[in-house]
Amino acid sequence: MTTAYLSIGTNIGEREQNLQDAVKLLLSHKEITVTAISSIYETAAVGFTEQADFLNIAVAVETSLNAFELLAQCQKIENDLGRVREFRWGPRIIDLDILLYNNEKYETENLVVPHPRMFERAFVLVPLEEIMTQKCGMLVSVQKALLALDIEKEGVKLWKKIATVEEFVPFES
Ligand SMILES: Nc1ncnc2c1ncn2[C@@H]1O[C@H](COP(=O)(O)OP(=O)(O)OP(=O)(O)O)[C@@H](O)[C@H]1O
Ligand SMILES: Nc1nc2c(c(=O)[nH]1)N=C(CO)CN2
Repeated sequence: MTTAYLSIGTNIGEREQNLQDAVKLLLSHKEITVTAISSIYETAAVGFTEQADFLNIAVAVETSLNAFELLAQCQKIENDLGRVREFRWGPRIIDLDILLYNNEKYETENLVVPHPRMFERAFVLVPLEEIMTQKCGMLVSVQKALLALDIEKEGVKLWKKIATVEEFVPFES
């Protein structure tokens, strides 16, 4: 089973309804469970800015679909909801992007994960941080606290990299 994080956006028509319809279609798939959902954020359009404001959310899903099957399912939902592709970063009824798929990396023509632009987009990161806090709040709290500290000033430096317990304490037969 995999945990994946998706970003969903809309800026045409009944925007809240579009988000509900997309989540409903995710829920109705037998190999997808939605395990967390963010609040809805209204966001100014990024990229091509001469278009209506978006509503954006992030969701976490558990799925037995592989990353390419999950992408195909996201695209099917976009098509089912009547998305017409006009131009890059243009207005859309619905857009579903895969942000993260476990800790895996993909760099193919049709799929790049982590999503290549996610770390520069507040409309992605704000809802994503909300659901990551729901799922592993202490980790996010630790990372936020760490950002506020000056680690080197306190004299903490990496001395030896350890990847696994077995590497540090080898099993002796
Ligand atoms: N992680 C990903 N999630 C969704 N689509 C992806 C991903 N990586 C690559 N793609 C590809 O991107 C193509 C274009 O997708 P789309 O039209 O939704 O782009 P966009 O939303 O306008 O721009 P952006 O990719 O910057 O969000 C899709 O056909 C898909 O194959
Ligand atoms: N605010 C906002 N801007 C965007 C969005 C989006 O979902 N929200 N999606 C885009 C293409 O993926 C381009 N620009």
